[in-house]
Amino acid sequence: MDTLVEQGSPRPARKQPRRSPLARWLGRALDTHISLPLFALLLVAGLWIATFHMIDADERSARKSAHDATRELLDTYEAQMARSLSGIDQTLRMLKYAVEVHGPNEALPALAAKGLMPPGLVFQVAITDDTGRVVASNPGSGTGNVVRAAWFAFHRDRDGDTPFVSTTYGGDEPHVVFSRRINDADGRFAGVTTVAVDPAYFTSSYEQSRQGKHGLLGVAGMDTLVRAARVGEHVSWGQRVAIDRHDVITLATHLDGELRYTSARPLNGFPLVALVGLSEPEQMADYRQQRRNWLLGASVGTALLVMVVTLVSAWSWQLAKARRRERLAQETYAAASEASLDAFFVLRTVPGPDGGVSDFVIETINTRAEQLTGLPKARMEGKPMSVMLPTYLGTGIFDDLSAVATDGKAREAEWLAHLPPGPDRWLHRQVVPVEGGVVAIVRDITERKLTEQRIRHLAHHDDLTGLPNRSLLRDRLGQAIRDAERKGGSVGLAFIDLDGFKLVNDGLGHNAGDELLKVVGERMGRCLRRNDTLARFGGDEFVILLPDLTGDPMAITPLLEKVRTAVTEPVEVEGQEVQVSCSMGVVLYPRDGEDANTLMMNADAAMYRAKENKNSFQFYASEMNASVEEKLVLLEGLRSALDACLEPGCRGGDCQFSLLYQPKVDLRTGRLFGVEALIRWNHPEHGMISPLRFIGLAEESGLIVPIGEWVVRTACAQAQAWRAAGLPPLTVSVNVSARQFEEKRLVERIADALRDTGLPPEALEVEVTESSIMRDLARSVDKMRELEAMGVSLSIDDFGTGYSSLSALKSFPISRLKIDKSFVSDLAHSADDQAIAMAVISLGHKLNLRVIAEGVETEQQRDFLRANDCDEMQGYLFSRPVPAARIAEMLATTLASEPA
Ligand SMILES: Nc1nc2c(ncn2[C@@H]2O[C@H](COP(=O)(O)O[C@H]3[C@@H](O)[C@H](n4cnc5c(=O)[nH]c(N)nc54)O[C@@H]3COP(=O)(O)O)[C@@H](O)[C@H]2O)c(=O)[nH]1
Repeated sequence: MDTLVEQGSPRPARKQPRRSPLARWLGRALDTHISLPLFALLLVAGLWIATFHMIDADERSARKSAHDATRELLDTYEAQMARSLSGIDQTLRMLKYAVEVHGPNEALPALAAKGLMPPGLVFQVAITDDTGRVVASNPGSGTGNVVRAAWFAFHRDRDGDTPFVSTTYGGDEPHVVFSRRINDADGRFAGVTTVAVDPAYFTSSYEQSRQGKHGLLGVAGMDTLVRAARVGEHVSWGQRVAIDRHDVITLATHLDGELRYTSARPLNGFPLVALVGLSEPEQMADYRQQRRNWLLGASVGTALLVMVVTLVSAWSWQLAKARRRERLAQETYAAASEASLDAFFVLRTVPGPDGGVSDFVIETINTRAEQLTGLPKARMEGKPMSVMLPTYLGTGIFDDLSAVATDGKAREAEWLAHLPPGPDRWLHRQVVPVEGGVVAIVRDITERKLTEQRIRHLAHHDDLTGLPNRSLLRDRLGQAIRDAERKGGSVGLAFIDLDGFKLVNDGLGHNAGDELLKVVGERMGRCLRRNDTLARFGGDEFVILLPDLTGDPMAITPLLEKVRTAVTEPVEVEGQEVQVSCSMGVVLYPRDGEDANTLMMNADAAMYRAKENKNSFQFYASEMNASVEEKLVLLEGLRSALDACLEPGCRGGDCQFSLLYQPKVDLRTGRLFGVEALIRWNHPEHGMISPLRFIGLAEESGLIVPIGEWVVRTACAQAQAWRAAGLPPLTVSVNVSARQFEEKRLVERIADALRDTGLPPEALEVEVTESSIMRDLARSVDKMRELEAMGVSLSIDDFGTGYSSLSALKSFPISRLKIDKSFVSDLAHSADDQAIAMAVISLGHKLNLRVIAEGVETEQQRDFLRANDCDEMQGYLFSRPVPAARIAEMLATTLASEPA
């Protein structure tokens, strides 16, 4: 992938055909977790249908068996009863015959003699005469009268051969009486023969093995009263049973509420019915057990099936879910990878003979990968990487892919890829392990890299010049020191401050200043070696770092000289040619310091020393730091001097500040018309200190504002004192420095001073330099207008040294231009200075301003100025700055010489 050589036009991504909803539904229905429960449901339904069918069949069979058994029991019981009743009837007939043959009293003995007497234990036989008296019985205890017995009345009142069966009666010895009528020879009623039978006799054939514990065997009369009935071991009688139909098997709950298959059949010869019953629960018990078995079997089968199906379905569902997730993931991956700005390479591992990875087969790629490689997807899929992207084998990429495939740990890296014929691109790859291979996600990070580079560059370079900034210089200085320490070499460091830059910046505006800085930066850069560093430190400060100095470190002097010269070359900015120079402070490692901070501090100190001479360079010397300290001491002294002067009760003697006044004279008349107030500082230890030494410091520290106010007040007071002394009126001018001029309350302070001293505003003039005005032109003009409105006049000091916009000059509310003494000093010899002086005079006059020349020391200078129509002059030629008393003398002299 390092060199993706083959070209091909990028193709749009192929879309996977989407299945219709019906096809998806059908497909889903075929899933095991859906089809299996459906199938199982059918199976369960079949199982239960079969089970109920079997149960139904069993029930029918069981009921039929019960019916058959009931019928069979009835047949058997009827036969038994027929035999029993036949025996009873035979006994009755035999007794009747014996009575008719032997008479009632001899009948029984005659039968006994013949051995025909029935066993007394079973049958109790008795013979009753026509009055109801029992005449004979066996066993013989039977006596008494039965005239009230139902059977006696039945036979007495009814002629015929119909036998009678009584209800069952008798407490401890219950019995049923069978009877027949006895007629005498004439056919009249002669009595009754009876056979009393224990009711248990009729149910003795009850077999528990056949009829169960709740079967029924019984005999009832046609009158519906039970003569004998046995259920299990219990024999009873006397109940009523309603038997509607005979020989029909019904389910009934006779006698005891037990549900039985019941059937009844009339018995021949007697008004009796044989009654049999088989307990329904007992008859159906096997069936019911079987039914339970069936149900249990079906339930167990169902439960097992449900369990199996649930497990299989759950498993299948999970499987389907996993497959669906996988499919969704694949679809998502496909969609995401197609929409992605990253290139995706899905690679299958080709194992090598040694168990390692010998190659990768490209399973699939996305559109972005097509674009990146320039190879169509169709051509790449299924092909080995060694064939499609052969150059990747020679790079670390293959090892990276192999490592991920082997140890399963994702890796990422960035690399610069050659993608001919396009430009090289920065790519980022993330390789993640997947089943059977790896996926490489490749992102084009060229833009990000460039942005990072840009940000890094911005963080370490100056916006304007593109040069390294303070932070990068510090890094490089540190590195240079470490290298020099290791190699025993030395390092040079030069702090550079442009001289005169402020004038350009303030005068021509910031754009011009910026342009100047760029040009100067380029020029300085051209003087350096490749591994030297030129940094911009801010403002008009630059630093040159010269690492790897070998031999005599002072050999850098020619290079510094070259830089200095390059800076002083004129530069054209904003259509004007300007010229600046530079002051350089130079230090050497290790001589002037062993760490970056010390070196930079000392270079700064050296630069300040160089600044005193301007346009020069200065190697650091240890005493320079002393001058910094000296500066601090001076500042402290300045502060206390000011405090003393501002003390309310301060008289001249306590105040270290004083004012000298330099006269200004009219060039034509020679008349003294004004003075310039100039401050002096009489230091208690250092004596008289020039304003050149402390005004700059006061500016830097801000002390110039209160000092300036003191000057204005003192000058105004002095001018008013001269007036009060009756001396000719003159104007007093005060210098207002840049910081003072910018101060918001300047106008207010001046107004206060005028009011407090009583000096008319017209007697005060404020001198401002061009550069002070140009710092903020609009505000300056406003401020000047306010002063003008008050009546205070304004003059531009040092005119010609700055870069005031000539077009702006005409809008300044000023009354005077002051030609700087630098142009005056060489007036006699320099044609340039002459030209400048003449130009300033001409310009001033065109703007209706008066022009004054300062620093006039010689008569030639005065003559030239006078010849060229300059209005006024100031300088040593006429007078040095002098104390106020001297001015008073001058004024007094003037007054005296003037005609009265
Ligand atoms: N903001 C304030 N600045 C002030 C004040 N007092 C002085 N200054 C400024 O300090 C600079 C030095 O001033 P000084 O040493 O007083 O020098 C002045 C003159 O003495 C000098 N001068 C005058 N005539 C001649 C001359 O013929 N030859 C010559 N070599 N020098 C001469 O020039 C200085 C006045 O210059 P300028 O102000 O441009 O008119 C100086 O810049 C002062 O402005 C103060 O109170 N406030």
